[in-house]
Amino acid sequence: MSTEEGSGSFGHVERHVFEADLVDDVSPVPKPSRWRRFARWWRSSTHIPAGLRSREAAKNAAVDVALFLLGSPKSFVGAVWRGLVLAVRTWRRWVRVVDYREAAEQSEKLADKFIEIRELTLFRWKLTGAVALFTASVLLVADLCFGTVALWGSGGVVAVALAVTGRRKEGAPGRKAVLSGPRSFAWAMEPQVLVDAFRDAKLVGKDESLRLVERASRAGDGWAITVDLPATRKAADVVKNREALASALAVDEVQLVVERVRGRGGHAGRVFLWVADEDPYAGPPVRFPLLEAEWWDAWRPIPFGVDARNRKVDLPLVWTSLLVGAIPRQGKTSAVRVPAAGLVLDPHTRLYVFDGKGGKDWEAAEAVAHRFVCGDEIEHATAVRDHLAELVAEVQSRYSRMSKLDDDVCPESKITPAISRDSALAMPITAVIIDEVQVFLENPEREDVGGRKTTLGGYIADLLTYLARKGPAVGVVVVLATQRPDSNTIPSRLRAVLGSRFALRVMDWRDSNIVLGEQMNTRGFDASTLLTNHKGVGILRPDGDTDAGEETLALIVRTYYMLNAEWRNICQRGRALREATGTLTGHANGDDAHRAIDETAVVKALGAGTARAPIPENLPEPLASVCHYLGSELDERDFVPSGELTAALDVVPGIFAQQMGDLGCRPTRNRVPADDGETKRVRGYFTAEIRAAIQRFAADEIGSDEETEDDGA
Ligand SMILES: Nc1ncnc2c1ncn2[C@@H]1O[C@H](COP(=O)(O)OP(=O)(O)OP(=O)(O)O)[C@@H](O)[C@H]1O
Repeated sequence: MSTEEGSGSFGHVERHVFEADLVDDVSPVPKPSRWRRFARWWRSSTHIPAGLRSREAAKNAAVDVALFLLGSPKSFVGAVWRGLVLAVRTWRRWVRVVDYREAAEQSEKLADKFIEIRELTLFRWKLTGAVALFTASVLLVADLCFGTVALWGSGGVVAVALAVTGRRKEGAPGRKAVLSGPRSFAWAMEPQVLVDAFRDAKLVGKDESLRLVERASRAGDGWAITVDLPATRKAADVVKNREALASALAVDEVQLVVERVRGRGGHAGRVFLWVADEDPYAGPPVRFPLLEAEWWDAWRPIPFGVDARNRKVDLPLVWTSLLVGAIPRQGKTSAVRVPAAGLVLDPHTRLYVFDGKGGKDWEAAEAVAHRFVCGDEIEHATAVRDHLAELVAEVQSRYSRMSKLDDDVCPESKITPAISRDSALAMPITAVIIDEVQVFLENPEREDVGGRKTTLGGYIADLLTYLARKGPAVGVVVVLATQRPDSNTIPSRLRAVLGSRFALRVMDWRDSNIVLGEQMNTRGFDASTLLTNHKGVGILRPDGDTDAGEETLALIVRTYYMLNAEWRNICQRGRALREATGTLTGHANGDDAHRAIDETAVVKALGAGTARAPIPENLPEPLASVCHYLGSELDERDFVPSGELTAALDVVPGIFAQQMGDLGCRPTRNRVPADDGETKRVRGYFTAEIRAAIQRFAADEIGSDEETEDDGA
């Protein structure tokens, strides 16, 4: 539409130009005034100090001068004190003839020189007394002749002399503490401290410095500052090494927010820093802002939580899907309930709620859910499978119905807010929310899907993968939560299609990467470093395809919190809204009847994306354990370090290497990313070799070799 408008306006302009008369008495370009020329010269002249060339620079310079003047009395007193200590110490050494005494001691002639030294000491004491007397008399005379001004003047001169002596300089003499006192955060007013911290954290070189973009100022409950790094340095490295910088600044890393400044006004070397006065996540839970909302539009990004600076963080749900992972009791269910509440409060949204834990966390959602399953028995897993298969069929049907819609109703083959709310089209936003999804995904029950042997859990994974991949365009949103974010539980084919990720505290960096994505720990985002007492605090990696994910790679968010009673209240309100709109369907409306679906079509739909080479049964050890451990990653990863395999399988490295070698898999050295962001060379196996060994076994090559050898023996 905007393009058409644009071309219309171009036509309009052209007509006017053609109809106009040619005018050639072009008015002369006015000569800039004297003042303007002076201003231009002033701004570009290299003879004028940089601090005076623009208003902004002058402001910064004025603040610098003010800060210097404010801080200078303190620095002056400090320098005088250091000078005084130095002077007294030097005088003591002189009066006690320390250097002479030491030289005599070293040449073991102290006894010989004793009388000489004693005499010299006495003489120096006398000289000191004489000088003191003389100085006192001069001061007295000066006081009598010129008044106290003389005393003040001499005092001033002495103070300046002491300050010059005691000024801070590299390698200055003085007593050095063996262990100095604790470091404490103090950069807010002194940019030099920040520069030192960047140097200490090795984020800039010894001879490099920072450039100030925005002076340190109060922002919320902390200090904010924006700086430019030297030309060769990258802001991404500062984000990655946040912990080192926090240590150099002597603050806890949860208190330090480091962001790249991107887009307009930003570049790859511009960093925004914010240091909280105290732990920003220590306060009471933050109330969910939609507690009193009468309704909500699921198309709007849902208020998900707040960041360290207490700024609202929204999470778009339509067009994407969400994976939440954490160890138990970290706030996983509460985190999922937040987007769920937004979806509940939109009466045009259909909800599939499955809870693998079976507690009362999701009980209230029964009143609004179109499909509801709660429990971890086999009948619950089969119900989940049937409901998901029904939804896969629904997605297929939506695609075919959408292709028949007029272009003005459906301009791209994507759902629109109007389509989702049109009851005649029957394509509401449909959310599949599964808490403790591992319960269903790990179900080992044998399942035959269109002749392919798999497990019930494997089939559910395939159905979810299809829904997360194909569903978003037709209004299906998948939200999964798990307390076992390992590669066996959430297969990589499923993880790969889940757009948004939220990791609360997890056990180690591997689990964190499983939730947030490969190598996120090396980019400064590791959910295993979050604190246990920070409930509901996690790392959010928004979908890169959404507006929220374009600018930000990931950020730490504290989710909104609602009590059980408040959640129940929201569900009741959601039910009332659906009753009023006439959209209360399925389980909530007492209708659990299954819709007939074309199972072959579902199996066919899944087949395309999920077919994998079959793993033969009775594989020899340790190949079988390796296959079991890697699961679908056998197809998705290129290389697996030996250390990872021996740790996961709990085997002796030497024996493991020998057994793998016997099966035709030789370890190779390869570069892998390390925890510190660098790469390191480690021993391991290329998955292609492991797959080849499996295929050889499947083709009975290994077996027949053994037989031949046995025969030969
Ligand atoms: N956003 C939050 N702010 C403050 N506290 C929270 C927040 N989210 C959760 N909590 C606290 O953490 C506790 C555990 O939350 P929740 O039950 O959601 O965790 P979970 O990970 O789902 O646990 P489980 O693994 O047992 O299901 C809650 O009782 C609550 O006190």
